[in-house]
Amino acid sequence: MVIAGARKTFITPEKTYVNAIDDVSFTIRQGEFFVMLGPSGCGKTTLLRSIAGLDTLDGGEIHLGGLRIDLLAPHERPVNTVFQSYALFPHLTVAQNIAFGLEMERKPKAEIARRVTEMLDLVRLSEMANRKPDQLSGGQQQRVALARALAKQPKVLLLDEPLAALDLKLRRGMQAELKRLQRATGITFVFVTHDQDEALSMGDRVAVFNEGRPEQIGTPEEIYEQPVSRFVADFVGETNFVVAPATRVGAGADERLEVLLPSGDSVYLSSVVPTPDGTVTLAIRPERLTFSPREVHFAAGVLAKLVYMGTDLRCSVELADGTEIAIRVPPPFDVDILPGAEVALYTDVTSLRALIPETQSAS
Ligand SMILES: Nc1ncnc2c1ncn2[C@@H]1O[C@H](COP(=O)(O)OP(=O)(O)OP(=O)(O)O)[C@@H](O)[C@H]1O
Repeated sequence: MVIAGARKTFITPEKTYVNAIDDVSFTIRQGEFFVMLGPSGCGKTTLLRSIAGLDTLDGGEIHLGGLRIDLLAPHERPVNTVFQSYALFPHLTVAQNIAFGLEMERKPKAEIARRVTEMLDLVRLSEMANRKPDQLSGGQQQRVALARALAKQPKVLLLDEPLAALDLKLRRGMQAELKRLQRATGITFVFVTHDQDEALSMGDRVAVFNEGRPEQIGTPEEIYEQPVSRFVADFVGETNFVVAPATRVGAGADERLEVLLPSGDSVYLSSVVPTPDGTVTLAIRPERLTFSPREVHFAAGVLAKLVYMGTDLRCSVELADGTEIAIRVPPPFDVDILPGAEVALYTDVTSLRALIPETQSAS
């Protein structure tokens, strides 16, 4: 699916304009599990609704399999949507709910029966075909909604926070179930969520949205390991940010950025343009810092906090200028580390990322 120059502006009741989708262009590959991730209000639902035809774009085009779909009526588009509210018909059985869309399309009876059986099998609800929705758990109802949407064999399945109403354990189970369904059917899934764990664990690729446009699109690993901006680094996982003096050195292919760390040591990072005031924002993940000597001496400070979390120790180190740096230490834990101790923090040069302040968004 190709989204080209999509725009949508809303006028709020307060008579201000909101660019819900702000000149957005990207491609969703056929058969991929594509996640649109972002904080509340960043435009991901509006884009999903525009693909479904529930909202109309002000500008731009959406193409799917060579067909321009943004001008078609919602029911003419080869897509289907699953919402957070399952919207099942309470008076119909599971099987009847799944059959409903096919009956509306006046498919032959034998084909409907065959497809319903297939779908019940796919979502593992064959035993419950004759139950009504209120005789099912939340997770089972969501599976019926999925079966109903998939029964019509859409080219793309749009999912708008479909797991938000489920409790954490059920949610984890349904995440695996959705991945399985996507692989089994080969249908393109476009999944909207504001939950970064869900996005990283499910997406083949993730688009991180900020203020009406995707700020980065990449595999979960690219998004986590190579965030392009402060917004992405901050929204996806925990990150320490340190403003550090930086100068460009070398020329051409050898051009590097020499960055002065809080420890007083310098590191050379791949070339980015420092700000006019000669600084960059350094980003480093808490789990990439250690108390034991490594390639780079990052900083020295006083251990301010130490919280035992079972799988790791969450520590906070206060630098001389008052900056707090978060660190996660995996087991086995060093019992000699106590709050108040002077500590040195180490890392590897590949764990440091210099972000250009121009691409930083207000967060
Ligand atoms: N019908 C509308 N009228 C006015 N403003 C709207 C309307 N629908 C959405 N908006 C605004 O457009 C922006 C994007 O909204 P959208 O629902 O797409 O965001 P979202 O990222 O999906 O957020 P959420 O996760 O909270 O649903 C928001 O600022 C929202 O307030």
